[in-house]
Amino acid sequence: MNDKGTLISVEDALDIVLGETRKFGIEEIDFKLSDGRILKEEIKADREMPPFDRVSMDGIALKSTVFKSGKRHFKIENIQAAGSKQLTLAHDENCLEAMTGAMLPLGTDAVVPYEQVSIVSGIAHVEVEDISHFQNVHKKGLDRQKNEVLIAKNTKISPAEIGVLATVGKAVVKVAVLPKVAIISTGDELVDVDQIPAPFQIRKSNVHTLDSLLKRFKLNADIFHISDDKEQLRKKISSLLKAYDVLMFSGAVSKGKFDYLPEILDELDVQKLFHKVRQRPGKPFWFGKKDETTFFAYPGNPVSTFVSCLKYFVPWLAKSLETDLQHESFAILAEDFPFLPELTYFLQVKIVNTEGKLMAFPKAGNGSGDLANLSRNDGFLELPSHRTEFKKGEVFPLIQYRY
Ligand SMILES: Nc1nc2c(c(=O)[nH]1)N[C@H]1C(S)=C(S)[C@@H](COP(=O)(O)OP(=O)(O)OC[C@H]3O[C@@H](n4cnc5c(N)ncnc54)[C@H](O)[C@@H]3O)O[C@H]1N2
Ligand code: MOO
Ligand SMILES: [Mg+2]
Repeated sequence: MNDKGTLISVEDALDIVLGETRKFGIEEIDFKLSDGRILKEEIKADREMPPFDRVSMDGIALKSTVFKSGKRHFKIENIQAAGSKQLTLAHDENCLEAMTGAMLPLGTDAVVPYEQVSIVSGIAHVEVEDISHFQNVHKKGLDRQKNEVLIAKNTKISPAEIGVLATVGKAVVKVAVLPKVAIISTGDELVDVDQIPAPFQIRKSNVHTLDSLLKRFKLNADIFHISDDKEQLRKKISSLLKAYDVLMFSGAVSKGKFDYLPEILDELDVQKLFHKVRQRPGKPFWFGKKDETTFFAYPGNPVSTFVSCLKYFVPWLAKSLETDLQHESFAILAEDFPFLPELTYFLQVKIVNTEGKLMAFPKAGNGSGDLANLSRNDGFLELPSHRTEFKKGEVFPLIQYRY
C-alpha cells in the first residue's frame, strides 16, 4: 500500500503487479487449435527421428562397396516408393530405383541422384567417380532418439511446434488455462462503434483496442460498458468480480467529478495495491485485487490505456502462464529527445531496422489522447524518469506492438 497522492515508480508498480500473478489450471485441447497457447507438458519423440533410414534424393540405391570395386553399370531390379514396404536388393551387383521419403532398401547403403545417372533399357550407368557410405540417406535416429524431449513445457506453441505435435501423434495437448477477462469501459461520452456520436460524444475505442491486444495472446475477453453512475458501477462490478479472474477498466480513475472507480472499488473491498504511477502516459493507473480477482484500471486516455496494458498486463499474463510473451527488446534512439517532467516517459516511436539495428524515430504525437498517433508508430521507447535529455544513439527498452 502506498500513502495517498505519492506516485510510485514504474519499476515498483511492475514489481507489485508481478507479485499478483496466479495459475489458472491446465486443460487439454485439440492440437490443431493450440497455436499461441502455452504448453503444459513435455513433448517427447514417440519414435526415432527419422523413424527409418530415409532416402533423401530421388535416384538409384546401390551397394557402395560394389561401386568402389569399379562397377559402373547396375541392372535395375525394382522401384522403392515412399510409403511402400522396404524392398531388398536381390543381387549385390544390381540396384533399385528409390524415391525421396522411401525406406532405404535392404542390401543398399548409398543413393545416387538421377542427375548423376543415365538409364538405358533398364541399366543405370553411374556417371560420378566417388560414392560414400550413406550418401543421400537421412539416417534413422540422426535427429532425435525415441523418448527424447522435443518441446519443453511452458513453450508458447507456434506453427513449428504444431508440426512436431502432429509428427509424434499428439492429437490432444495439455495447455495453460487462460484467465477469464472482463474489459469494462466507463463514461457517458462514449457511444458504440455503429452509432453516430452527438457533438459531445465519441465512439468507444479503448475496449476494442484492449480486446484485440488480448486476442494476440489467445485471450477472448468479454466487453462491458458502465455509465458514470455510482449505483450502476457498484452493482455491475460486484457481479463481474465474481465471474472473472481479471477486471480491466479504461477510464474514471483520475480526478474528475465522475471518476467514481477508485471510490467504488474501495466500497467493494477491492484492495488498492497502488494508484498513480510516475509515468506518462498512464499516470492515474489503479491496480488492486479482491480474493482471486485482479483489477487493472487504466486511465481513459487511449494511449494511456494502450501502453499500460502492454507494460503491466502482458508481463503479468506471461508470469501467470510461466512463459515469455513479449520478449525483452531494445532500440536505438535515432534523434535527440527532451522530456522534462520527472516521469518515466513511454515515447511513441517508428521503428526502422537498419543493418540489423532497431532505430527508433520519435513521433510523440499530441499527448495520450491522440490515439491516431498510435497508428503512425510501432511501439514505445521507455525513457527513465530521472533524466530530461535523451541523446541520439542511446539504447532504451522497447515495447513493440507492430513488427
Ligand atoms: N486535474 C487533473 N486532471 C487529470 C489528471 C490529473 O492528474 N489532474 N490526469 C490526467 C491524465 S494523466 C489522464 S491519463 C486522464 C485519465 O483520466 P481518467 O482515467 O479519469 O479517464 P476518463 O476521464 O474517464 O477519460 C479520459 C479521456 O479518455 C477518453 N476515454 C475514456 N474511455 C474511453 C474509451 N473506452 N474509448 C475511447 N476514449 C475513452 C475520455 O473520453 C476522455 O477524453 O485524466 C487527466 N486529468
Ligand atoms: O497519464 Mo496520462 O495517461 O499521461 O494522460
Ligand atoms: Mg477522468
